[in-house]
Amino acid sequence: MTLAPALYMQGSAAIDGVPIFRALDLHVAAGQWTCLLGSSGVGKSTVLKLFARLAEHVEFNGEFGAEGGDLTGRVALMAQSDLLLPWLSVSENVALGARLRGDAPDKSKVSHVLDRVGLADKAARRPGELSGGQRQRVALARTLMEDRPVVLLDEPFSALDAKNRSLMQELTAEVLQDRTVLLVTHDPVEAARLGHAINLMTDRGIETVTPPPGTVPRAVDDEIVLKVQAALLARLRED
Ligand SMILES: Nc1ncnc2c1ncn2[C@@H]1O[C@H](COP(=O)(O)OP(=O)(O)OP(=O)(O)O)[C@@H](O)[C@H]1O
Repeated sequence: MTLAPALYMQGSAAIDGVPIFRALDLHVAAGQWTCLLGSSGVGKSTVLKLFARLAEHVEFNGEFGAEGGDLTGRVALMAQSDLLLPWLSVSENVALGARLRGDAPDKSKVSHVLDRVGLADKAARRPGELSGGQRQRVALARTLMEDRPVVLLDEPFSALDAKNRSLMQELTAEVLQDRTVLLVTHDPVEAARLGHAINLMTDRGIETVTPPPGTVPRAVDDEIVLKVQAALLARLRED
């Protein structure tokens, strides 16, 4: 893996002339987890799509990118919808990146990642035979397969039951250690557990919230984690 860069985005975005966000000034620290929270429709997914160069429909006025280099080929995006190909098996979906690049899939790595997300026994199934939470774990496995220095996660644990959500948060924090991760989430607990930095995106721009101290993932029942998540929830309710 190449060194994980810091990211920046300064500017405004619109679609068909309709403003999405104005005067955004976002910094994402190198090799850390930055959480992005905010009301529905404020433009969080648009930010991720811009960084992933998947926002041709968005008119962006400003600058964004990686500090000290180009982002091309260095980004993995886990989008809100799982984007699994229904005609491929679970393991083929997990290996899709290699397949699209014309590389031979690393079958043992696919098995290992599927095992880590608890789906080793579903490897031969088609996505249509899985539950919503299982599909989300396949999409997570596909993202973790890509050894990219920058990882953009759009509500990656939203469909998971409480147990799997907590397990997948821990797994993802472990696998993506030292990567530059931008995590969009609606869950204040998740932000308090995983964020080295916590940003709220509002109509006024980015507001930062001090995260709890300590390494991530933090314990859910840690007193300061509980306090920060309560403060975050109160802050989100003001918007
Ligand atoms: N393809 C599109 N065409 C027109 N408008 C769009 C399109 N995609 C998104 N939008 C609009 O852009 C705005 C920002 O959308 P975006 O998905 O970035 O918000 P979000 O903060 O991620 O929301 P959520 O939390 O609900 O996922 C919304 O008002 C949405 O309706």
